[in-house]
Amino acid sequence: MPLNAQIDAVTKRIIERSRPTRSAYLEKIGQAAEDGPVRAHLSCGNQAHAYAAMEGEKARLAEGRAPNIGIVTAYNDMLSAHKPYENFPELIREATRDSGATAQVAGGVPAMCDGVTQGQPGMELSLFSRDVIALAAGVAMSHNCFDSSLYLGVCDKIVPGLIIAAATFGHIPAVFVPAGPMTSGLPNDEKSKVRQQFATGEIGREKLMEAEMASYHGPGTCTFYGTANTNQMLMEVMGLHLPGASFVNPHTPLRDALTKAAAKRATEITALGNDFRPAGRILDEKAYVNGIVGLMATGGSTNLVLHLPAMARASGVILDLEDFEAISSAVPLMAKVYPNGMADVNHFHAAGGLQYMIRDLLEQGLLHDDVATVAGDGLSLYTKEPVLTEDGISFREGPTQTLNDRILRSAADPFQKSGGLKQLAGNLGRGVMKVSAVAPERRVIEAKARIFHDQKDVKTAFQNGEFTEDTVVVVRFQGPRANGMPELHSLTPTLSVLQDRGLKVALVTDGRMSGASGKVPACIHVSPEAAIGGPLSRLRDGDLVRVDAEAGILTVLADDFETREPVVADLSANKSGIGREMFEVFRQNACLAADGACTIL
Ligand SMILES: O=C(O)[C@H](O)[C@@H](O)[C@H](O)[C@H](O)COP(=O)(O)O
Ligand code: SF4
Repeated sequence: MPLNAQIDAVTKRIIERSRPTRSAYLEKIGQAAEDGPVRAHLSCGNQAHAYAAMEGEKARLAEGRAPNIGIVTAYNDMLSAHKPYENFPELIREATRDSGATAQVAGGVPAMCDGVTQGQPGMELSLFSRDVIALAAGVAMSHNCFDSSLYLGVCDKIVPGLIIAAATFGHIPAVFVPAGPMTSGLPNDEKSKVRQQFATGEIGREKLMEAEMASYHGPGTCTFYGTANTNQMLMEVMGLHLPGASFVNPHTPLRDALTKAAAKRATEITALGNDFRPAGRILDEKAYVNGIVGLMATGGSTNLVLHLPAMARASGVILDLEDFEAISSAVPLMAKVYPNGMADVNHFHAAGGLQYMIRDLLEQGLLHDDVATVAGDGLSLYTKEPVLTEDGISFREGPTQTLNDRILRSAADPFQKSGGLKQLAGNLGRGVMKVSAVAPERRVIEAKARIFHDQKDVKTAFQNGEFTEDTVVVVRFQGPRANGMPELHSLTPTLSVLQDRGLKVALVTDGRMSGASGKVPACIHVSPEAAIGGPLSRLRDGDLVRVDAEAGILTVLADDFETREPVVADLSANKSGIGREMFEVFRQNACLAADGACTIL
């Protein structure tokens, strides 16, 4: 089927908007690639330092003819999703050695688990950690000894930060290596019900802990379709994973074979061979359009509306919220994975997963097929799935039909005619809402506002029984300039209880939510933020606010609103403790949430 007219128009608009920055970027990486294999420029001293401890690989490294692969790893014991990376460098070295090449861990990057910091002060460093990850990966790659690179990262800000680095070093190839999802434990919706029972005092902490530990029970990515698993979808739709690599569980033969195959692939696509695939050429306008199509088709995390503009800018591609809106209106919702449904990401994979989704979207003309990927030319390569063979993996045709239409459907017979994300705008600014997880009857709310400056105060008001009528809960001064734009996901159980009691509630904030946040209508990333005098700073308790996700309207119905003085909040408590004292430069330099809340580009 020909390319969908709306997708074609948005792509052309992005290419036009990005022309100056994209051409300057291509010029930069073209020059860097022309300078030839990087190790040739290093002095003998530089090289000796780089190879000194590489027992068994020194001769091959010093000879300078075999590709040397730089590994950037986000391994740590804190993220269940990153724990499997502990032994990946060993597997990778084995594979590169077998391919006549070498591999070195160029450096590590930090990775924050948003599940550990959710609702805690550490969450105020979460968004900025994306840029710290990009900077740390830049330090690793600045050793400049590499002909290709492997990026080991899965979770929320880690893949976005690594993409910013891979694009910055876009003159060399980059293959992203996933670790795979945790096997299914206590279903996510049962976990959420237990949390609501705890919030109302029906059960104690012991029962809650039991449920949490049964849900988050082993190595691998948490199984809800949050930011981490949305990242995995993106890496496949944008052609930076091997096909079908995203959702194979860790510590399985196929997982290990895929890791080794990724390493082998990284050695095959360097400038030293005849299939050169630099990252900067893959990360182009069509790759980002394909990424946003995948985001809408799967009802992915709202955090990617923040991250994608920052990621794209690193390779000279300029995205705007209107691009997300336009693509959302053209791309139907094909998947129902928690919080959009009951299934988890393992069930999604078993129902046909990304290979079926990509095939179907290509057939419907909703994805660009004419793209470069690490696997080769053409996104149709990603309709294939890996199978284990004697000496590694081979690829066979993936599913041509969904295997469970309660989880995954054709775009021709979708769960929802448009995508999972909606932009809202009005005299309170611009925000986004993930409507795929909100019941249609809850997408328009007009009610009095209750204003808060801290998510804890919302919970206290709830415990004191203060919510007795329909309410628009406004939590402001949560933007990047205020306190680092934390996720306010720990409000979900409280607001869900109010909703289940029959009240119409909505959250409006210049902060953000987790990709795992769901059924409560939340208009988030409201920009410009209150801390720089944005309209939310002029709201008062009792104002009538309309949150209309059908018409895309966010507005306050108050005649004197435009002439009010903005409220200035005391943010001194957010300036220190748990490392926040080191992040003032990030708070000072963050750009608008609508542009990705970035501090380094
Ligand atoms: O954007 C996301 O997907 C979230 O940040 C996710 O990574 C985070 O860990 C959630 O907070 C986990 O959900 P719970 O907090 O409900 O366990
Ligand atoms: S998905 Fe979230 S909670 Fe799970 S490991 Fe990743 S960051 Fe942590």
